[in-house]
Amino acid sequence: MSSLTITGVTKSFGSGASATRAVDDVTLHVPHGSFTTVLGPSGCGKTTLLRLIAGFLVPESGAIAFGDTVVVGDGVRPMPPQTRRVGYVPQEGALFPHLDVAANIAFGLPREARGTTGADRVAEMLELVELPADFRDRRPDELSGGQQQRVALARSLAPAPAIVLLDEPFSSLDAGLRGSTARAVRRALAVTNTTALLVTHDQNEALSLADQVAVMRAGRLVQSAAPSEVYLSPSDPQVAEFVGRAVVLPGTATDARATCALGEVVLTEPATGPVALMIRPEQVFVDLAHDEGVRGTVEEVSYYGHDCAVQVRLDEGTSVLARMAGVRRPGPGDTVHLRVTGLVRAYHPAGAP
Ligand SMILES: Nc1ncnc2c1ncn2[C@@H]1O[C@H](COP(=O)(O)OP(=O)(O)OP(=O)(O)O)[C@@H](O)[C@H]1O
Repeated sequence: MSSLTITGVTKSFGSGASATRAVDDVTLHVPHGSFTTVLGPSGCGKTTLLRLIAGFLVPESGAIAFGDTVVVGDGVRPMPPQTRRVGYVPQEGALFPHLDVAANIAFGLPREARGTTGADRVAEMLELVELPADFRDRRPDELSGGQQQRVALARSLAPAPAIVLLDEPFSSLDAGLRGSTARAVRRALAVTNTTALLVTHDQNEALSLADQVAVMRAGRLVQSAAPSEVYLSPSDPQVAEFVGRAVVLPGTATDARATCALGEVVLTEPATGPVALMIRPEQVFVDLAHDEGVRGTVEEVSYYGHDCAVQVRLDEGTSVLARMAGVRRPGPGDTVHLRVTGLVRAYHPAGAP
């Protein structure tokens, strides 16, 4: 097992005016034994990045290293995929339908290791991905989608790969199965201390599973940081709106504070002059009992059980989204008072210092 270091990697498809720069000067480090999720909208280059790491594609510039070994880069002949020791788990359909679970898991093992050692390894891998030992004799069509994805992970981990790449492995599963399968996969990767990169366009998945979230947009890596940093201090308002709901309001900053339609807020970092303020809806406190804060009228309430989203039109005209526990909630037409809790991230307008 090893760390993964991607330095200035670029890959285009096509040529001339119709060329697409699918991955554009991406630099990213994934520490040994850690888990990074690559988050971005459809077509931003996530799968292309995985394919470059696996060796199915070769970059036109930049370098990729596993630990100290450069697998592709300037003056280095690209190491072929089969010798990179990469495990790959695709969206679905990774398993051979005519082979049983044991044969699927043992498939990637060296031929000489497929006998008794192979049987031990299969048993070990089934336990690792939290599946019963007697599943070994089942065929893939006798398993649920979530179980199939666990077997796919078991197969990718059996040969003890340097790095595991997962390309939207839970996207074909329904919501309940998705969460439990994702957590089981995460546990298996942690137990084996495997360096892993998972591609997703699901914000919740990216934030809840990862040590590090790498956000991509139009081929570029726009931020890579711990999940809480990406959520609470996104690199720009577009990232803010991509990794969750955000209220973005114009404001005026003076050092550690700023004023906006929601009153005075405290900033994560000092700023001066006109700014865009990024406030998470759960930071907007909805006061039903007192008249402290900025007054507004509830326009719409969406109830989700564990919490609810409340759209409020402030008296001065701005519409703001708040998120609160669903136990005691206002109704449309009610007068409420809003105030902001916690720190707020300020962005200077494009072009401003
Ligand atoms: N083999 C190819 N030939 C030409 N263009 C390609 C090829 N593979 C990908 N692209 C283009 O490169 C860009 C990035 O594609 P990629 O599949 O990496 O995106 P993605 O973020 O994984 O998308 P999705 O979430 O929809 O799978 C897209 O514009 C896509 O059309």
